[in-house]
Amino acid sequence: MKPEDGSGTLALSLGDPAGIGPDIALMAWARREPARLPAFIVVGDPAVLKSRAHALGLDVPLVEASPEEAASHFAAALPVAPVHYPEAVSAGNPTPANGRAVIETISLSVEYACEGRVDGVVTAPIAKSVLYDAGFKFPGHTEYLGALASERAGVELLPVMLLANQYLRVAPVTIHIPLNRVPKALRTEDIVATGRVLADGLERRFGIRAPRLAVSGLNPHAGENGALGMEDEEVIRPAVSQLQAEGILCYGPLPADTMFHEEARATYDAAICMYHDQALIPVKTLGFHDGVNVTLGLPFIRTSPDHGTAFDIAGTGKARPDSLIAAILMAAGMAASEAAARQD
Ligand SMILES: NC(=O)C1=CN([C@@H]2O[C@H](COP(=O)(O)OP(=O)(O)OC[C@H]3O[C@@H](n4cnc5c(N)ncnc54)[C@H](O)[C@@H]3O)[C@@H](O)[C@H]2O)C=CC1
Ligand SMILES: NCC(=O)COP(=O)(O)O
Repeated sequence: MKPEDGSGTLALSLGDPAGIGPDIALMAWARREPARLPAFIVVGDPAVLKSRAHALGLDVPLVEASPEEAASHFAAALPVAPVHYPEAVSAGNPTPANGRAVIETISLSVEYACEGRVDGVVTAPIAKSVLYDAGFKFPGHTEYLGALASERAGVELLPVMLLANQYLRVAPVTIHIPLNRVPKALRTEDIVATGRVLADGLERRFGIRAPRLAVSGLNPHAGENGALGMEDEEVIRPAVSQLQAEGILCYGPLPADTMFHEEARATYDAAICMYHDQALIPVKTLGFHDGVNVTLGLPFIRTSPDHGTAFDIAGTGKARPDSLIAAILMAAGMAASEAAARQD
């Protein structure tokens, strides 16, 4: 099988095993028929899945499999590519002792994707601070996946975070940094680079021809002509001009407080925002349970639910698998549209 033929299977890294990753992976498999899910293979520890299924009262047969075997098992059992955790897993109580194994589930999933053994990677949530305590050097998945992809490609790639649901798509320029570092970290060239990756990704992965981008300001009222801050005029406006000069449909800087209401959203396909919460608050408020986190700019497909590890409800049955299901369906849709584009 050639990679361009597509494998029909996605890899699902299990995330922090003490979080809701195991719960929603099991629940998604249980809903595979009504949700019309493509085959996926969980990359994680089958022992954790087994004990979580027991805790949740779910009857989910597991089968250890290779990515190539996963699709043929999927109707009858949840395929698992085993990565074992050294420390016992207790729902709601994460430990850095399992950090290396958690990271391995991500890197192995990426390896499968880069080798064409799966059509894309879906990641269940990790707890950043737990992984930092385990020596993880990246702020989150997005930056780690960017580093893995850059290493394989031999060139520096820019991973762009995009949160998407039926209401809104938003991409933050700065991602996992403290708020007080944002103004200094914002650079015209990074906004331009984000805009290029976003426009390309919307075309290639979402099938949107000539996407329209709206760019937020940073300060109240986009700086009020400089009276409320200079970044909007000195850093953001030149980026918008540069993107326009490159033929990308783009406008801004816009006051962030008035660019997310319904009529405003109808005027663009995606918004570029200056920092994490400016982007993520509107999209999660409009549709928390169907939001998907996508990384653009990578040579492989990656999606994720928009929520985190939810340690407060892990193992209780309260977690909803909707966002994970949306992430699986979105990854499969992207793989199908890439395959169709290759045949054109
Ligand atoms: N893609 C990823 O790996 C992400 C990881 N995180 C990590 O997750 C950890 C916890 O972050 P929080 O800010 O507490 O956000 P969170 O999304 O884990 O939880 C926020 C609230 O939403 C609820 N919730 C989350 N997912 C739910 C679901 N599927 N069904 C029902 N209720 C749900 C939780 O119970 C909690 O009350 C952090 O360490 C953060 O780094 C956060 C976002 C994404
Ligand atoms: N709030 C979004 C988030 O933290 C997800 O980040 P990543 O782990 O996908 O980079």
